[in-house]
Amino acid sequence: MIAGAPASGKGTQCELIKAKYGLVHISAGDLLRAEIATGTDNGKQAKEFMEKGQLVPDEIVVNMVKGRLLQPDAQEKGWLLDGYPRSYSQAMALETLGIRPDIFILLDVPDELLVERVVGRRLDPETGKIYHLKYSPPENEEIASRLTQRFDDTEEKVKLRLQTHYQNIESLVSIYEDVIVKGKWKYHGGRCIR
Ligand SMILES: Nc1ncnc2c1ncn2[C@@H]1O[C@H](COP(=O)(O)OP(=O)(O)O)[C@@H](O)[C@H]1O
Repeated sequence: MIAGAPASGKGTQCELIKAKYGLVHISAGDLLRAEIATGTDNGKQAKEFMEKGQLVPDEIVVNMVKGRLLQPDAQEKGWLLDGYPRSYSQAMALETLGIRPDIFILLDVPDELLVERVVGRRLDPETGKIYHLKYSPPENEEIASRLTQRFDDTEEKVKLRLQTHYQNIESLVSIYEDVIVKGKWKYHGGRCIR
């Protein structure tokens, strides 16, 4: 499992871990955005909470993630769960099924950097690649012209998302204390380096 504030680098680390260990990457946020994109009832309800930077209710999220975790590819190759659990009750839903991570990675990045990263973050809808206008700009004009921004990647909304994150993270740390690994980073030009 990997946890961290919005834009703490979960997506980037997940790509590296997935490539190295061949795990199935399951991102709760991506699953929710897929529900929104296909226009399901769950997606419509979820969007209201996501727009406020709040957690989507367990009724929607828990079964969605459980269902994905139990699919054959994740069972066979192992999984890397990103953005779930985000609360005590979500963690307990997995504990009651006997689902525990071998490792719980917690990324720790100062808030000032997070806000700057979120506000400059852009997505290439064609390739799925994430850019940052300042730290990782698009390679050419063609890509630059098609970049999109997540609807919740504004300064106002990231502050709410950060509050939600800090309210919940302590309870997760206590549940996974025995398997936690904290990223210790130095910061350089908006990026984390070892
Ligand atoms: N496990 C979860 N439980 C409830 N809501 C979630 C969960 N994961 C994601 N969300 C919702 O989706 C939004 C975006 O999540 P995510 O893509 O992981 O981005 P970030 O962590 O960068 O905010 C969150 O602000 C929240 O509203």
